[in-house]
Parts: sequence; structure tokens; C-alpha cells
Amino acid sequence: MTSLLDARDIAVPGRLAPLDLRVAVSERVAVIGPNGSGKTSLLRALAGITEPAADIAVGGERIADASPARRRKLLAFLPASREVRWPIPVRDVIALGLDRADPARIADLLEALDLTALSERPVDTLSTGERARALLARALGPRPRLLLLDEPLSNLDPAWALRTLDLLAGAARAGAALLVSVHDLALVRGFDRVLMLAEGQLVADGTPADVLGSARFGEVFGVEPAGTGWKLRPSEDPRSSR
Ligand SMILES: Nc1ncnc2c1ncn2[C@@H]1O[C@H](COP(=O)(O)OP(=O)(O)OP(=O)(O)O)[C@@H](O)[C@H]1O
Repeated sequence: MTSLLDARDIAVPGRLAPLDLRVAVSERVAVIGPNGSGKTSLLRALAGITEPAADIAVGGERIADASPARRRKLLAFLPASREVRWPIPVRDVIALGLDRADPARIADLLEALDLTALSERPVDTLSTGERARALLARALGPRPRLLLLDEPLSNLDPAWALRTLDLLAGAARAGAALLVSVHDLALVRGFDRVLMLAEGQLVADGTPADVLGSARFGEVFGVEPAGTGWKLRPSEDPRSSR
């Protein structure tokens, strides 16, 4: 496999046990796990936010040695928080992600995320889902080689969640690798590979079918398949003890 991301000994003391991770060119990886299992900690550690950048290389370039401008070409991190305090127009939020003025790229991103009509609106006046799309446009803008996206599908209506998966697939086809934390397990099948975290440990790494079909999955999440969705396992269901 041609690795795009090669990370060794990624750890956040007390939150994420040390792990090594390789992700291939064009690979779409979903990161799943219950609340507090370490998904954000993993993504932030890979982005070099929480901890001093460990041994992380993207496309063979060590992140710790890259200039800020070069880092923007190598990776982008989208935080789970949609909070933006400044009243900056949507167009300028997207422009801030780019190295240089590029009106054509901004127009393409506005169109892809159906934000053209909102482009002059201050971003803090958008709905949460609209703001999520504006922040995703900003992350995609510089066409980074690695996209670290924390819950990019949360706050989106079903159609926008699927459209966003299509946009991400397009970025992957163009050569990006993706690590994406996902809570909606129905959307996990749109990824090539799933990492499952539990209590700060990587406990499964495989295809969506393998991970979601495993006995470990039921233990970690406390749910089991029911029809097209999930139900609480009897041991997790407070009604079962009544
Ligand atoms: N700044 C912090 N200081 C101390 N502990 C923290 C901090 N941030 C996160 N933690 C703890 O680290 C653990 C992992 O948190 P993390 O945010 O990585 O989980 P997560 O899987 O992204 O959760 P969620 O699904 O709720 O977003 C949790 O127990 C959390 O309480």
C-alpha cells in the first residue's frame, strides 16, 4: 500500500493510548466510538494540535518540519465545534483557508456546498448546518492531501449528509486521504475502512462490514442491529431490569 499518512506512536496521555496508523492515498477512513472514546483526541493529535507533532508524515513529509504554508497543503483539520464568533462573510471564511486570492476556487466551493446565495452573509448568522457547510468548504479549499474531519456529517440534514459524503469521495478520488469521525453508524458504510475506539484504545480496524458485524462492536456501543437501525442490547436497556 502507498501510505499517504504514516504516523507512529500517536498518544494523548490519559485520553488516547499509543497507536501507529497508516492510511493509503485515496483511502476514506471512518473513526467511530462512543462519546468520550478518543475520536477527537486522535484527530487533534494527528493535526498536531493537542500534543507537539509526534512522528507524523504526510506524503513522506514530516509535519513537524513543514512551514505553516506547507502544512496547509499537507493537512486540514475541521473541528467538531461549529462556533464562529466573528461576523465574517462566508466568502471570506473560505478565502482564509487559501494561500492566495483564488476567486474561481471560492466560487466552485460556494457552488458545491450550495452557499452562493449566502456568500456575503456574516457566517455567525447562518444556521448550524449552513455554518457546517461553510467550514467544510474552508477545509477543502486548499485541496490538502490529508483531511482530518471531526464530525463533518453532524448537524446536516439527510440529503446534505449524503451530498457531503459524495464531496468527500470526490476529494479521495483526487488523491486525498480522509479520517472522519462519524456518529451516524448508517453512514459508515460509505467509507473504505473503519477504526473503532473504546476508552482511548484502538479496538478494531477493518472494513465497515467486518467492524459493524463484529461481536466487539455490540460490546463497545451497547447496541445490536434491529431492522434498518439499532436497538439497545438487553444489558444496556434500563427497561429490561424492570
Ligand atoms: N481538555 C481536556 N482535558 C481533560 N480531559 C479531556 C479533555 N478533552 C477531552 N478529554 C477527555 O478525553 C476523553 C476522550 O475525549 P474525546 O473528545 O477525544 O472523545 P470523543 O470520542 O471525541 O467523544 P465525543 O463522541 O463525545 O465527541 C474523554 O474522557 C474526555 O473527557
